[in-house]
Amino acid sequence: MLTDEFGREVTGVRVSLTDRCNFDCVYCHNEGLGDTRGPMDPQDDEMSTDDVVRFLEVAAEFDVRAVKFTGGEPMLRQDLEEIIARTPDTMEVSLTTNGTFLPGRAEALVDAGLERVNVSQDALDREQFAAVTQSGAYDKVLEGVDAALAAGLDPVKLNMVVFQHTAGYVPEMVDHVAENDGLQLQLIQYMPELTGKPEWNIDIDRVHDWLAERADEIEHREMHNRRRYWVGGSDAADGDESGSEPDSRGMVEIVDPVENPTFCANCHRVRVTHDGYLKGCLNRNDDLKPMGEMTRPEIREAFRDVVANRVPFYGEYMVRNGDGEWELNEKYVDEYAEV
Ligand SMILES: Nc1nc2c(ncn2[C@@H]2O[C@H](COP(=O)(O)OP(=O)(O)OP(=O)(O)O)[C@@H](O)[C@H]2O)c(=O)[nH]1
Ligand SMILES: C[S@@+](CC[C@H](N)C(=O)[O-])C[C@H]1O[C@@H](n2cnc3c(N)ncnc32)[C@H](O)[C@@H]1O
Ligand code: SF4
Ligand code: SF4
Repeated sequence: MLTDEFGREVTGVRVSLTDRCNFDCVYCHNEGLGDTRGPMDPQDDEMSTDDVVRFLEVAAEFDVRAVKFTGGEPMLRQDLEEIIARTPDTMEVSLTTNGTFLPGRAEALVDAGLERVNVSQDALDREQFAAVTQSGAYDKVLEGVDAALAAGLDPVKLNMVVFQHTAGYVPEMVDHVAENDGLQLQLIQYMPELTGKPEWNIDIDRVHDWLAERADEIEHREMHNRRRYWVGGSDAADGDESGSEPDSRGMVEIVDPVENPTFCANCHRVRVTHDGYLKGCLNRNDDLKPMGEMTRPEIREAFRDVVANRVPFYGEYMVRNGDGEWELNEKYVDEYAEV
């Protein structure tokens, strides 16, 4: 297993299979790569099936135990089932999707070896959903969640980005997962670093506090030191036994990477862009390494290099100055200037 200079073992890879998408979410960071808008057809710059599999086989040699497929919208790749089937057996395979293509394909993905899925669902309300995703696919997404559950994927995590447009809908989403078996909720702090619009930020600590009051159990996940809250439905919390089952509970995880050195200190993943660049950190584009036509030994070397150059973004790459503001650590200024 490879470990970076900051003692962070690399146990997972996050592979973006395309930067195309059928949605146009107002907040989208596209895994650090900018715009998802553009043609929907397969593009020449995307890694081929063989490229993806070759990279995963090399990563497995370094004891990488998990792969997350993402995008853009990874289900626009018609070879996703083949990629999953050819992923080394030693890796846990998970997928993050907007859910629209799960109906009709969820079962084949499971047959191929998919073990977990996260489906982005920012609201339980058709109009609000349309406003955030700029798509009319609300019903398809709900169908997609059902298809994933029916195919045996358990839990299905719903991803909700918490920002000004959605913050008011958090309580009903929490009830939704508490009252529906098989669902979990991941509340993702809105990340303005790559999208601009800091005015959309909300105070994620208030969400933590609210959940801490409601939860009957709180866990810490090793990855990113994320907190997980186990909560009952609101009827159960009010002592109203006429509603949900008293013992019906749901898990709510908070992903709060923004200005959070603890999150970065517990970051164990390397990324790959849709066009085959290794990338050490979501928030940086100055450490990209192209794999292009590389042979296996060259990919091994590039992977070692990227791990060796990984730097926790908050707390090391960015540090607080005397006024408490985050600024680029002088150590990395030259490197940054070369981009
Ligand atoms: N800054 C930062 N944000 C992350 C990181 N990992 C996840 N996120 C944020 O969380 C979003 C959702 O992540 P998912 O694709 O659902 O996967 P995950 O939650 O990381 O993984 P699992 O919970 O294991 O399924 C990402 O698109 C980011 O916005 C990370 O390493 N750094
Ligand atoms: C870039 S999307 C790619 C996968 C798929 N298209 C989807 O939406 O699930 C991966 C995750 O990033 C989240 N995300 C996108 N932009 C974000 C931002 N600015 N802040 C926080 N999370 C964001 C999305 O909500 C989604 O859960
Ligand atoms: S569905 Fe995913 S990739 Fe597409 S715009 Fe929304 S967040 Fe971005
Ligand atoms: S170092 Fe921090 S910002 Fe960069 S990918 Fe890891 S958790 Fe995200």
